[in-house]
Amino acid sequence: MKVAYLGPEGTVSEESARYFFAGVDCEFIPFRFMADVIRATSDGRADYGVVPIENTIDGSVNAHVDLLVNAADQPIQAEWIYPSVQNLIGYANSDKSDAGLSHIRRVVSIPVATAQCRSFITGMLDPEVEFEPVNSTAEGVRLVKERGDRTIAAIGTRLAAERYGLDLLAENITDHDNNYTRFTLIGKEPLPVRDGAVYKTTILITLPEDYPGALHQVLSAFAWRRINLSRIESRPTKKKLGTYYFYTDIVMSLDNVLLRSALEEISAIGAQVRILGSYPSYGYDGESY
Ligand SMILES: O=C(O)C(=O)C[C@]1(C(=O)O)C=C[C@@H](O)C=C1
Repeated sequence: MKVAYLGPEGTVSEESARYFFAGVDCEFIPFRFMADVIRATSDGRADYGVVPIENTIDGSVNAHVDLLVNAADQPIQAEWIYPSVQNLIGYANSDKSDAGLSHIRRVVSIPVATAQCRSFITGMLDPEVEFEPVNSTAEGVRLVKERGDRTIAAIGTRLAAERYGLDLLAENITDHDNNYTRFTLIGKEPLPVRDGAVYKTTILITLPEDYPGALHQVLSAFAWRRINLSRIESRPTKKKLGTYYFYTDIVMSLDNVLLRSALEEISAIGAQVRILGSYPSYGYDGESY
């Protein structure tokens, strides 16, 4: 089984994919951009693609949600939670009289990871430190190694520090200990369902038109059936300013007639519904989903 993830080697996505597929015979294939992960999953170079979509500290990973919605043509087949443990990685200060981080002038990382470590950056690094955005945490670590510059550090995983042979300058630097990322897996085929799964269905709702109470009317179809929504997020349709779709996670399988009737009701009032997947969702080590 081939699993595409955002590379290069050592990203949180790789750690997370190896955790999810532990014990399964898989080939993990890194891609430079998330758009490539999605493309590879469409054109058969990979069976599954790993797409991180939400983080405890920074919220929705909008660029990835938009790709799921606009570029992916395979459904979501699973979801799981994985801790994003970030570290400051680079070359330790060779000046033994200064054990601190004062030699760091530039931080390279994917903005989502930088955003998870704001307190550490403002509290522990030079106020004038510069930021350089890259495509992934491991891409930052790889760049620090390639440049061989002691004044540059990356934010990334312990796995990346090991793979690229760099030092952990500071460990576990995220603003909150409980920093988790929600990963979705897209692909053609469903996977065997494991213990502890909660069924979810993700849909996109576009309102019929903008009138008072339109969203309320849509939501009431779920409310009176006591169907639980665990996430609802508005994103621009990108077609016209001020028009949105609602990315909605429902804690119920699409096989459930209750959910089917709610979707029929929503369609009957003119809203458009697109189903992105109905899949098992797993917490991390028995934690909440
Ligand atoms: O850059 C990585 O290591 C990734 O796997 C991507 C990603 C993301 O874009 O959400 C995944 C989880 C991390 O919290 C930060 C970055």
